[in-house]
Amino acid sequence: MESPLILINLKTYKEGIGDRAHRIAAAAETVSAESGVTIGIAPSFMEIHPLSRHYAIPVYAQHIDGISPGTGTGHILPEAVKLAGAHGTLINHSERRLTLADIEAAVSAAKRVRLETVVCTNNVPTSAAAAALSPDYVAIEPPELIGSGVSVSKADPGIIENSVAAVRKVHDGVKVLTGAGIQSGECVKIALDLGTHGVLLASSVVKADDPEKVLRELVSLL
Ligand SMILES: O=C[C@H](O)COP(=O)(O)O
Repeated sequence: MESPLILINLKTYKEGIGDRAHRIAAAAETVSAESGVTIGIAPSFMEIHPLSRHYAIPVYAQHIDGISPGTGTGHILPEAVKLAGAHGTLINHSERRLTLADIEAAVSAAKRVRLETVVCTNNVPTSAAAAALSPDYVAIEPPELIGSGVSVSKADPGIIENSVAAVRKVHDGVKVLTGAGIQSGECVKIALDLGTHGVLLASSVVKADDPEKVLRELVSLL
């Protein structure tokens, strides 16, 4: 059976840059090797290359633009992200929202360069719409729970269950992640039991005094 995915988004937390990014990536590599669970990391753009070179874990961009090489000053070129060693990319995170047209362009551009796609959504209808674009993953995150310390798995299991059903109805091959407030092995297990393929999380690991300890707890019931 395919391993679940735990995807750690370092966002723009000061605890997620420089040496801390390396510490979290090293912890992810260790816990992934011990547990057999795939643990990915989405660092700042500047850290995609250093982390992808040094650690045997999948590295994701936090965003790409749906552009082609050429006159795109200030944009994030998918080809450059791929060359930096990224395995995949988030698209449309709640903190980096796009229009539907932009999401479609970003998914197409990611496919062009063979980057795995994780399209983030905020509710059940947007999960269904995202699935129609055939990304690898749809990641459902209720915005009000992001960074709240309150787990979506416990506070709103219905949105997970309904998103899984909506995505399956549109496109059975699209996998579902969930996120917002994920902080324990129990949160991860509930998410998987509801039909997801893993979790997207940030603060519980990024801000932890001991990220490795939190990661061990997150995989403890798998
Ligand atoms: O990308 C990650 C999500 O926005 C969840 O963030 P959080 O784990 O801090 O709630």
